[in-house]
Amino acid sequence: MLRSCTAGLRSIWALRGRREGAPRLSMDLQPARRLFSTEKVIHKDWALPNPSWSKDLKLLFDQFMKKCEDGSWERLPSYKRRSTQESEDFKTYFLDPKLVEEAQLFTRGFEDGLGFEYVIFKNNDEKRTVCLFQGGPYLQGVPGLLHGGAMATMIDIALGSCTGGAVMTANLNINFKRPVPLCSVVVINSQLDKLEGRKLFLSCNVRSVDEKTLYSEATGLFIKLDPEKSST
Ligand SMILES: CC/C=C\C/C=C\C/C=C\CCCCCCCC(=O)SCCNC(=O)CCNC(=O)[C@H](O)C(C)(C)COP(=O)(O)OP(=O)(O)OC[C@H]1O[C@@H](n2cnc3c(N)ncnc32)[C@H](O)[C@@H]1OP(=O)(O)O
Repeated sequence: MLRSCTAGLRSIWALRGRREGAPRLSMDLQPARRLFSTEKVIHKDWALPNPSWSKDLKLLFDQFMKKCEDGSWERLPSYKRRSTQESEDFKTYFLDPKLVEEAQLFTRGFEDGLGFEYVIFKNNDEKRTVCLFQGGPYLQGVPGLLHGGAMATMIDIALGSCTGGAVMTANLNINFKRPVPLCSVVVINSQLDKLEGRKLFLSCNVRSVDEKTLYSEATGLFIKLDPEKSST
């Protein structure tokens, strides 16, 4: 598995014409401004196949796209940045508003294949989502395995995708049952269990593509933001 992952990486880097895979990190936001200033990049939908997607991920993606044809399922698009309206909905006030303009969803901050590759499908009638997730080599924890924090992040996003609207995670409870091999594909099935005023109770499980391995189970409590309160 890891060998194919490394081979995939080599081809990604070769395509880019460089072997230094690590994106340059800097506190100076000017380079980021230049990198992401074009409309095309800002509005690119990242929840679509790219060359780093494994056969498993592409196959599952195609199966779910078929399910979308009768309207029972929809693919949720995914952008690096929240729209101005969404930021307003979240009523977050930052010291530097310019930083908000440049900030991006951290799961979309890696180059193709290196970090979080995922797509979420939603069934509105059944109040559930399915997230197909391939964790890349920069998400390593124990050698060869996906970092638990990366899994927790994806669980948070998968559960959040069942809520809709402006919510925040109040509680996340995860049981890690089996380690996830790096670069493998997992399926996160999430559902809304109960709605109680502003409180949304959700749960999910994380399984292998063949459903034989149960990697994790989790529950989450999300709170609908009160428009009268500031979240900071
Ligand atoms: C989120 C996803 C959204 C959309 C998904 C759509 C597409 C998916 C694709 C991409 C989306 C990207 C998603 C990114 C996901 C990121 C999510 C986060 O990381 S959020 C950051 C981590 N969370 C926080 O920082 C939250 C910090 N806490 C707070 O800000 C506040 O505590 C709160 C949660 C906003 C609640 O504060 P409020 O003042 O509004 O409510 P309260 O009156 O305190 O509580 C209301 C109600 O809820 C109960 N409660 C609150 N917290 C807990 C808790 N930890 N455990 C149990 N119960 C709790 C509280 O007791 C009240 O209950 P009641 O009295 O019965 O009404």
